[in-house]
Amino acid sequence: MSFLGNKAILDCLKKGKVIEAFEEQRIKNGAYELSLGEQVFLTNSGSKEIKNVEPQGVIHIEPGQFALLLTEETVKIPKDKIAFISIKAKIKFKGLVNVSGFHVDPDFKGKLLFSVYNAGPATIVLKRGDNYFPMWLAELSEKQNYKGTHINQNSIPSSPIEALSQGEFNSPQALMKEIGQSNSRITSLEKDNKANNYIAITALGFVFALLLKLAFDFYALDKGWDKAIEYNKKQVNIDSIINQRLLDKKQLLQEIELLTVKKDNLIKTK
Ligand SMILES: Nc1ccn([C@H]2C[C@H](O)[C@@H](COP(=O)(O)OP(=O)(O)OP(=O)(O)O)O2)c(=O)n1
Repeated sequence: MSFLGNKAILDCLKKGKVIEAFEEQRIKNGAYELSLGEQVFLTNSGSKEIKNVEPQGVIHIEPGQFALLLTEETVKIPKDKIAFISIKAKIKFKGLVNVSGFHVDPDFKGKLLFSVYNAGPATIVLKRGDNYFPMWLAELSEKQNYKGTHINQNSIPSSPIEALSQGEFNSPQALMKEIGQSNSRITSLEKDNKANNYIAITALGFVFALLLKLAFDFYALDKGWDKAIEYNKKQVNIDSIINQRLLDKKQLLQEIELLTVKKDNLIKTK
């Protein structure tokens, strides 16, 4: 198998109508450079619809997003040739990854579809009509017919659109932003938690101090009560002694009074 050089590609394009209305200046370094066409599908567009790009219009592929890009040119690969397709390095260096396959079958007719992913850090801007997709042609040892599902592909098929519309594509930058926001939420929750812990520990300390004081007060009250009872007992004891003394004194006074009367009577009788 040999690849076609610039001159052989020109001959092939002229003879085999490989590309209708081809431009000779697009044959470079043994490849024909195909351009971005009218139809694109972007996962970051918000809608699930195919976007129609104006001539010279631009599209924006955001970081972390997929796009389906259809070529402007319709190719018709001869039965005795096979083609290989890629994306130019200057776009790849920005982070655009060619997800889709890289060969075009012999006898295939239609526009070519590129499924790409922006793995770079910035939005990639592409312009309709610009030459992004080199295509190499190689000889086959025999002729082949193409009977595959992509024959006469003139628009973006619905199946890859459905496949890419299953869920959200979050760019690494958007995810990093979300992680950053989550981290700051966690930090503020940790701060709140620390403050709550501090309040809880303070409250616990306060309750403990209160309980300790109550225990002391109760102990003191208990001791005071015992002392009061003791004091009262002593007081009662002293009172009863005093009462006894008073009774004794009263009895003595009565006896003195009786003796005085007796003495007076004795004096009178004398
Ligand atoms: N990036 C690409 C790769 C291929 N094709 C076209 C040209 C190929 O000849 C055709 C079929 O390619 P594959 O055999 O790789 O694809 P499938 O297996 O999906 O299809 P089928 O086998 O039905 O042809 O699709 C395309 O339009 N864009």
